[in-house]
Amino acid sequence: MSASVITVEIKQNLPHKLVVRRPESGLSLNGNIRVPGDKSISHRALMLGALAEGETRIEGLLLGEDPRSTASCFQAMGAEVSDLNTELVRVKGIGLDNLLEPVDVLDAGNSGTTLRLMLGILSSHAGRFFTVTGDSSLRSRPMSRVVKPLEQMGAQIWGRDNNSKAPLAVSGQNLKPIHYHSPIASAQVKSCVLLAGLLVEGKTTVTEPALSRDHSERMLQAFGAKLDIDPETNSVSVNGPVKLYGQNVVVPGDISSAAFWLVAGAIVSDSELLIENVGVNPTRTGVLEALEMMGADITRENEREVAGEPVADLRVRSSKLKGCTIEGDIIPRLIDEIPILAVAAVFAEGSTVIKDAAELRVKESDRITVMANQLNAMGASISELPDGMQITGGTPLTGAELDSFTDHRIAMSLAIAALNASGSTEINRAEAASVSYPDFFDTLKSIIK
Ligand SMILES: O=C(O)C1=C[C@@H](OP(=O)(O)O)[C@@H](O)[C@H](O)C1
Ligand SMILES: C=C(OP(=O)(O)O)C(=O)O
Repeated sequence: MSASVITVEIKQNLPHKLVVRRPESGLSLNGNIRVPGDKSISHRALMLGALAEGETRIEGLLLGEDPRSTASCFQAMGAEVSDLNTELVRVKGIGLDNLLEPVDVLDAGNSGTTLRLMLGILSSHAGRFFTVTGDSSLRSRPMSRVVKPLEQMGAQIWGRDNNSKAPLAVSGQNLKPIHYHSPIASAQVKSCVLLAGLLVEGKTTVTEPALSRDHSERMLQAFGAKLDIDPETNSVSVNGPVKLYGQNVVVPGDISSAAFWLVAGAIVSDSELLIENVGVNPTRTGVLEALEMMGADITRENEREVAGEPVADLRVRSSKLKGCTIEGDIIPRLIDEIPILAVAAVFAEGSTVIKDAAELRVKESDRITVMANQLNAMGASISELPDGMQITGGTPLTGAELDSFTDHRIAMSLAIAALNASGSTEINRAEAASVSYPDFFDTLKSIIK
């Protein structure tokens, strides 16, 4: 049945239109799925591999567009990265402070993580000049959140809108250590400052208002950096200068990608999915807690630790969901999963409120406005809040013509909503999914029964 339910219409090359036609008899989802490698960990493995001495071997690297952008930026500065399309990717590091001045503009594509983390690295490479840019979405996203602390360290960065928007120019400097109290819980800000601190003489500290994902801390320590971590105050310090040594990295499956299948398996009737090898680092499992609050039937199986990150298989079965409130410190632990959680809420009984998530307005798209408008076009009842959404669940959805707004998480979230909408749904610019999940539509086809 799957071939007739999901079709991707390819007009010349791009954009692609995804068409989901739900049969009148309904559909169910069944099967075992492996999600691609974690995007955050993939970026960090490539970056630390490039800055380390010796070789780093990466198993399970995400082959999405975002990590490809990171790889090409660091290749342009002298790191040797083997063919990304093989099972084991090798990075021949050049050692800290050895990055070459690139002869052209570094292009971070659609990837905020690439640009923000790289700005910390480039700012601390004294005597070299760099220019960085990205696609139209990334050029509209705020960089002041990293430019400000870097300027406090002595960085020289220039760009539009008071040095806050790419394209940006960076003149590498000998930086000084700071204690930065970040106003937002952001792993990109935290990681940027810590990476800038690697070459700095003395102690560079970041304190954040709530704990954000800690992959940088884990991987920096695995590569040989000594960090002081104070969980009481959400503070991390690096004592520079440090040396990094190449490591073997095993990248677990991305829980942010698994989230689409967790919600799909819960909302589509008569379904059961086993999602294998998913990273369940506690700084990333907010989505499991939120779905549990909503009554989803999800179990963790085969829990284990792989190369310093906790991993499990996740089994989900169709469940009757109920609305809940998602707010406060859990938000940074599920920030990228809010679009798909909004889909879960649309099919839940009662009201769901998502608050404290204004960050969603400055992601690849304004994810609050876009999700509210797109799901409402299918008949959902969502009102925008300045920092979230109020969703009244339980109204049946009808297929409609939708758009991803070139945002990968929106494209995939709408495809899952379409599985439970009557009739036919068209999602324009669906190819955006390849930023973090190139095989998403093939996997979707394979589990429709
Ligand atoms: O550090 C990272 O790898 C990421 C941090 C988060 O962004 P913020 O740091 O802006 O919250 C997240 O939304 C992004 O997808 C990846
Ligand atoms: C926000 C995201 O990524 P980035 O900030 O790296 O573009 C994301 O993947 O949802």
